[in-house]
Amino acid sequence: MVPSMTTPEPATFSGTHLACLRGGRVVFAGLDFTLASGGALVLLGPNGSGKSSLLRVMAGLLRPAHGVLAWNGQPVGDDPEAQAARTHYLGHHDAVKPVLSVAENLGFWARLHDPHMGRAGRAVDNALDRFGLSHLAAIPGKMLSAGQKRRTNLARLLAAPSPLWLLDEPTTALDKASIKALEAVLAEHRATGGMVVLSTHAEIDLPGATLMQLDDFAVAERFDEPLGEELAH
Ligand SMILES: Nc1ncnc2c1ncn2[C@@H]1O[C@H](COP(=O)(O)OP(=O)(O)OP(=O)(O)O)[C@@H](O)[C@H]1O
Repeated sequence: MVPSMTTPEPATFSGTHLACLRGGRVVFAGLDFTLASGGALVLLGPNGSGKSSLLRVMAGLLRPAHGVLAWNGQPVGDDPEAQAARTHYLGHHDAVKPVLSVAENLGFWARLHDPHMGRAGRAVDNALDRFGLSHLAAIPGKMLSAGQKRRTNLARLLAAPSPLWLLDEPTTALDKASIKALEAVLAEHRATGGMVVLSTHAEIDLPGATLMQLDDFAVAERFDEPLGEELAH
């Protein structure tokens, strides 16, 4: 099972009038979304349409040029630490430490989340099991295949649970069985009140998810302002 989460009450995560500038170019503008507990948002669109950029904005790694992100109606900028604590962001780059074993990698994340050794150990065992990694537990990160590395990275979601999962192309390098395992984990996360935002170019089964086409929010003009400046409106 997906370990219990830290959100006792139903929550909402929303973005209003979001715009993002990268390299002086408006990647998207006028973007709104609302996600409630149990909800899922799937970001679609061609290469360069801004899916990763939006996930990075949601994760607090990139400042929006315009607009507000809010958790339960409160701007997340008011308490960035709380937003970071409730968010799990998995980007393109696998954060697997090469000299640590798979179990040690997950143990590192689990103990950061919960220093209690017993609970952290159980969370690691569960994460290994759900992503079919138990037989690789003692293998160093540097000896993993691309798909095994990706599964180890995804297993962090269970080793150190949080309510909001932001996943950039999580199915990349996964075989069919691993995609099924991920779909099951996502469904359980949502069933226990979690939220998911993910980008994908592949089919993934997320019943009832809202689909967002990022190229619908493209803006044709080019701007010379530095990254992060407020857009004129
Ligand atoms: N570090 C960066 N500096 C400047 N511009 C960037 C940077 N990263 C991305 N961009 C630009 O931002 C735009 C959106 O890129 P982004 O990676 O968000 O798109 P994407 O939809 O996730 O693409 P893909 O499907 O290829 O992963 C692109 O035009 C890209 O060139």
